[in-house]
Amino acid sequence: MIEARGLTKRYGDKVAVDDLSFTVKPGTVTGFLGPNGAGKSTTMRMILGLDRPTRGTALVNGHPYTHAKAPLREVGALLDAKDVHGGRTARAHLLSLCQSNGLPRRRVNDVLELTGMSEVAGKRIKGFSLGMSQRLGIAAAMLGDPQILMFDEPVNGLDPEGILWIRNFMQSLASRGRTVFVSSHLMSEMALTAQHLIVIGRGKLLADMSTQEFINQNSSARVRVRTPHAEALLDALAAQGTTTRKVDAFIEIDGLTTDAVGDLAAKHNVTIHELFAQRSSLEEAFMEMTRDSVEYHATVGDQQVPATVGGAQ
Ligand SMILES: Nc1ncnc2c1ncn2[C@@H]1O[C@H](COP(=O)(O)OP(=O)(O)OP(=O)(O)O)[C@@H](O)[C@H]1O
Repeated sequence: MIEARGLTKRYGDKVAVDDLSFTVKPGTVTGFLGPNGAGKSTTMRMILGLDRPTRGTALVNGHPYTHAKAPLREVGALLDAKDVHGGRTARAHLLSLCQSNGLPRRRVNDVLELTGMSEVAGKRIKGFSLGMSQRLGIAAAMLGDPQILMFDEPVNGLDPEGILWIRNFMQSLASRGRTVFVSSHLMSEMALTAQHLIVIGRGKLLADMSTQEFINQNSSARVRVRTPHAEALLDALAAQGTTTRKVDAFIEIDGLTTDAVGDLAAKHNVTIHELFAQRSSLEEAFMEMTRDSVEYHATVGDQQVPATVGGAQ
């Protein structure tokens, strides 16, 4: 279990992480979401004792990670996959980690196999693709067979096969009771991977709830209807003050259920050809929630759009 209590980090005038409190529990993949610059990496670094909090505490299994007797057995972390000695082979890199952390050498073969890296174990790291480097980083994180895994943006820049592999890997770890904490700014990816979300913007906690609750709470319910009697239905909706808009062949209606729209149509003898509820995606819910906390905005035409969530698919 990971616990942040009032975690705060200032860099001069800049508050990178602002009074964050949350708990990451075992048995699920917890997504740590926020636009670029929201404070995800800084938070993860503080949990790992690589940055000192200005205020507050971060606990791993009830104590600061810096107090861990066997750190790699407690937490495995992938922060920056390219931050390794490129001249070494994958096997040599993992062996040196084993030696410096007092882990048995047999773990090297175990994690190479686990991450599908056995065939390239003798190759130098500098020739690795980003996907291979990510796998090696994950292999290193798994060396101590830890109960807690932390991955900072593990799917950034990966091809679909690599993304799928990491997603399945994290889910299988969680299903075997491990704590998996993974940061990302890719909403659609987190919707497929994480059961729980911790969302931050400008260092502040915006949401801490299940992925489904997040979508339910942050996406507005809309109903779409297709009818050959559009004018009659629009009049009936306008008469009760309902907001509507035309979207292609549909009328889109805010704030009513499909039942209410169906009943209203029946009352006015309006034939319905299609009627369905539409919820916005996790992507839209995230954009809505973090709209005011995105650091940098790009301009498209005369509209401001968040520049930092453009990578989301
Ligand atoms: N060493 C530092 N000195 C000064 N400012 C910093 C430092 N490290 C981070 N920051 C600032 O703190 C804020 C949070 O950065 P952080 O890297 O934690 O965000 P992030 O959510 O991980 O973003 P990204 O998705 O871009 O990695 C940013 O405004 C960043 O510029």
